[in-house]
Formats: sequence, C-alpha cells, structure tokens
Amino acid sequence: MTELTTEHLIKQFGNRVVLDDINLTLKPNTIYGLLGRNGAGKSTLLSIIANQITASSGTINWDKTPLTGRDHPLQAIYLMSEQNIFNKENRLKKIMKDTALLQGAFNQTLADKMLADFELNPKQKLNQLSTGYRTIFKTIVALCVPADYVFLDEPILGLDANHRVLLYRYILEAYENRPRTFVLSTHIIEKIANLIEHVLILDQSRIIVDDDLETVLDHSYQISGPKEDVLAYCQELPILASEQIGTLYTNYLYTELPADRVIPDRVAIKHVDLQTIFIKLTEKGREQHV
Ligand SMILES: Nc1ncnc2c1ncn2[C@@H]1O[C@H](COP(=O)(O)OP(=O)(O)OP(=O)(O)O)[C@@H](O)[C@H]1O
Repeated sequence: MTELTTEHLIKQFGNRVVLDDINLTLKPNTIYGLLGRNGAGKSTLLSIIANQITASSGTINWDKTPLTGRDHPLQAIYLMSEQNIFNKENRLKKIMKDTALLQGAFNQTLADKMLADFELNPKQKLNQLSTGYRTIFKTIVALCVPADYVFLDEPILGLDANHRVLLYRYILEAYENRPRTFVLSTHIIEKIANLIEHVLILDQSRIIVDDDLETVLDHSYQISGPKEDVLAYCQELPILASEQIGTLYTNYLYTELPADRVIPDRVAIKHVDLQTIFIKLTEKGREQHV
C-alpha cells in the first residue's frame, strides 16, 4: 500500500514561516488526528499535500517517489476543507453527481443514508445551508469518494453535540467498511480520542507530537502534591506547565517517567486525557519542546 511522506516541507507567506521543516509519514489505513490551535498551519499543510497550494520548499513523496504538481495522484488524495470547492448555487444532488465524475466513483448509497440521518434534502442548494450543515454535507461527500487518503479539515465546524457524535460514528463506520487513511484536522479535541489512532500536533509552525494515541496518553502526566515534594520528584524532567490550587501543586509533563525514581508519599501521579495534554503542550508562550 502507498505511503505518503513529507520531507523538509516549508511554507512561507511573505516573510512569515507558517510551516517549518515538516517531516511526516502518513501510513495507509490509519486514522490520524492533526491537532493544532487556530492559525497553527493545519489547513496549509493539508492543502499542500493535496496539491491545492504549493510549498515554498521541500518534497512530498507518494510511495517514496517525489511528487510534482503534474503527476499528483488527485483521485487518491481528497481534501475536504473549509473553503468551498463546490459551486454554491448548485443543488447537493448535482454536486454529488459532479464529484462522482471528477473522482471516478461515489458511494451514493452511503450518501443517501447519511443525508437522511442528518435530515438534509439533496434538492437544496449549498448556499441555502447553515454553516454546520455545509460542513456536514462536505464531510458526507468526503466519506463517499474512493480516495485512499481523505483529509477532513475541521469536519465538526459549526456542528452541535448530537451531530458531532453522529458524524464521528459515520467516519468510524466508513473506515471499518473500507479502510483508508483519514486525517482529521481540528482544534476541538473533545471525543476525538475515541476515533484516532495516531496523533500529530502542530504548534508554532512545527510538528511537536507525532505518536500513536496509546503512546501519547501513556506519556501524559499530572503530578500533584505539596510543592516541595512535587518539585523534588520532577527534578530534571521536562515540565510543561504548573499550577497551584490552595496547597496542592501540580506539574504537567509529556514524557516517559523514570522507572527507578522513588515517588514521595504525598505525591500522586495520574495520566491526563488528550484534551488536557494538548492544551498544556500548546499554551501560549511555551517554548518549543520535545
Ligand atoms: N493565503 C495566505 N496568505 C497569507 N497568510 C496565510 C494564507 N493562508 C494562511 N495564512 C496564514 O497562515 C497561518 C496558518 O493558517 P492555517 O489556515 O493553515 O491554520 P489552521 O491551523 O488551519 O487554523 P484554524 O484552526 O484557525 O483553521 C495563519 O496565520 C494564516 O493567517
């Protein structure tokens, strides 16, 4: 199966470096979470890989062969993004038909089921839909194209909680019925940990985490207790953030804890969830790390 890699990818807008030396491997049949705060560069990265904008330098390899704009495997990589690639005046039905022609195939059975479940009428025009419904429709299309790499840029933009749960269920179902690679780009981490297998965190133009979910959760810690005991235990460990509530002092760490270090009696060590560690890793003013 084909692997997609980026090598030393750099993107500048004017003098501003938005992506700085991005080296990634996207493996076949894997669900990735591309997480980053607003403006981190997630959309830019996905647009470059999907050949919608060009990189300032660096290469993208498809099956270890460098890609140029001309030989880009357009039907194998599909980007669903915030920007509308569809004509807003068109009815949903027509957009699906055009997509089938462009992408070579379209799973209309799945599309019809999803449209009915989300209560979307295919006779409506795209410009008649609310923000949330536009996102839902674009995601439906993305799940129904035959691409092996599907990039979902902010697939839950504007969706209410019920629709978010339903959409995640459909993404998982689509994956189980026909394994392919999904990259879900978002800054809304809630519930995403139930879906993704591999975590990529983009922060300040760089990838700061590129690990499978299990490893990420395994390395995410909260160490609490009296300040002097917590500091003593954490000596020389990379501390992401600290907080004090009353007499309880807490350090957050993203690391492997030394197995031979004795844990003081009054210190409690707990794992934290993806959302918490994402916030701590990407807090404003933090130095680049790991
Ligand atoms: N065409 C452009 N010209 C100039 N700057 C741009 C352009 N496109 C994006 N940028 C800038 O590049 C940075 C990264 O933008 P990008 O849209 O990739 O971030 P993002 O992580 O997808 O953000 P969000 O979660 O808010 O959608 C932002 O600071 C943005 O202003």
